[in-house]
Amino acid sequence: MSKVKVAINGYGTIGKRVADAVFLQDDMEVIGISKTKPNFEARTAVLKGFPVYVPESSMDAFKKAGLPVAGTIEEMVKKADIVVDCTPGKIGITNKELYEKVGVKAIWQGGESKDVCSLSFNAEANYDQAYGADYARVVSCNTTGLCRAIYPLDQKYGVEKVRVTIVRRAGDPGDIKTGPVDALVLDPVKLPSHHGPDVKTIMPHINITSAAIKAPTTFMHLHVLNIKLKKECTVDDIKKLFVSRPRIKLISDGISSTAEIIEFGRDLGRSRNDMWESCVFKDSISIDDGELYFFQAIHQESDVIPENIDAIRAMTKLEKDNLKSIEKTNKALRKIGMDF
Ligand SMILES: NC(=O)C1=CN([C@@H]2O[C@H](COP(=O)(O)OP(=O)(O)OC[C@H]3O[C@@H](n4cnc5c(N)ncnc54)[C@H](OP(=O)(O)O)[C@@H]3O)[C@@H](O)[C@H]2O)C=CC1
Ligand SMILES: O=C(OP(=O)(O)O)[C@H](O)COP(=O)(O)O
Repeated sequence: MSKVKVAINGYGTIGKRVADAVFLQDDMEVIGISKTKPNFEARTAVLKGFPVYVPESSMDAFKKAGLPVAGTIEEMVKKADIVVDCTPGKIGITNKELYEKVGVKAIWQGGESKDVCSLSFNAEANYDQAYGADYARVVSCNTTGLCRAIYPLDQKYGVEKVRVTIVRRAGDPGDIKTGPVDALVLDPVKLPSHHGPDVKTIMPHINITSAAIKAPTTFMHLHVLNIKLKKECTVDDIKKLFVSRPRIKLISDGISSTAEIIEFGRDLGRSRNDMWESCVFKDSISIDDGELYFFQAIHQESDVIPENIDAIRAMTKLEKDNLKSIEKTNKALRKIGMDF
């Protein structure tokens, strides 16, 4: 069977990881990536052997930098079965006209408004809806982490309401422009943050409210969750449920911070210290007055990567069963770092 041809439009934090993850799968291939600036990331793409496509206006700059260009972004899009748009938030929607004109399937990221297309995606919660779809949006990193926890809880015990406070990392480690460096910023001041409404784009029946604060850290986001379930259960039941999920890991062994999780990722030999699983602090799981509480850490740079791979599989009809796709993706990712 021929491999699905994937183009990655935008090769930054998310795009470069999606490219590497597609490269690891045996049923899809990277036919090109796009960059606008001839910087170190463009150089790495060339060194990795990915054909680099650029806007017409960037051709000269790439030539001057001695970076080979395979063609324009439009030419790349025309060669693809599906485009994963990893351009910065709010830029992705401006590419929709091109995708429509060419007639190519497209996946956007969580920085785009939910209105970029009619389908928001999470591999565990609504893979079936994406089967054969032309367009989808993989929800943001925090929303993905919330869906992974809420979906199984809702399936098993029924969720009456979710209240979550999110401590957001201010910027990614390679981001030299974003702050704050010494403040906690209400993000936004007026509740809810976008995360609760975004969860509802996938599970409309969930009663959820979210608040978010930006903190001067780069490693991970941290969620403080409080969930009222419809059926009674014990702390051990929740631990067993989370252990059974393919993209949740219980974190223990003395770890009590996001910094130590990232150090653990380094020790595991994970590519770029990526922790693509939701990291639930095992000993934080508690039940008080009939309500569930726990902390989870979300590695913003990597948790949406496997979701993009599963979205490609669903939309191009490579696999009908979401659990089979999830397992295939997870297995391929284990080639770039130990499981635990
Ligand atoms: N970073 C994160 O933690 C997460 C991000 N997301 C979402 O993923 C999306 C991408 O974010 P992220 O990877 O962080 O962004 P980055 O800024 O790291 O990367 C964006 C990439 O897009 C390229 N680019 C910029 N403008 C254009 C354009 N007009 N056409 C084509 N390419 C362009 C940039 O190339 P160049 O530098 O050459 O201009 C760069 O390679 C956003 O929607 C974001 O909200 C989702 C989850 C987590
Ligand atoms: O998807 C993310 O966060 P979000 O789930 O809070 O929107 C990423 O961390 C990107 O966030 P940014 O908009 O601060 O770059």
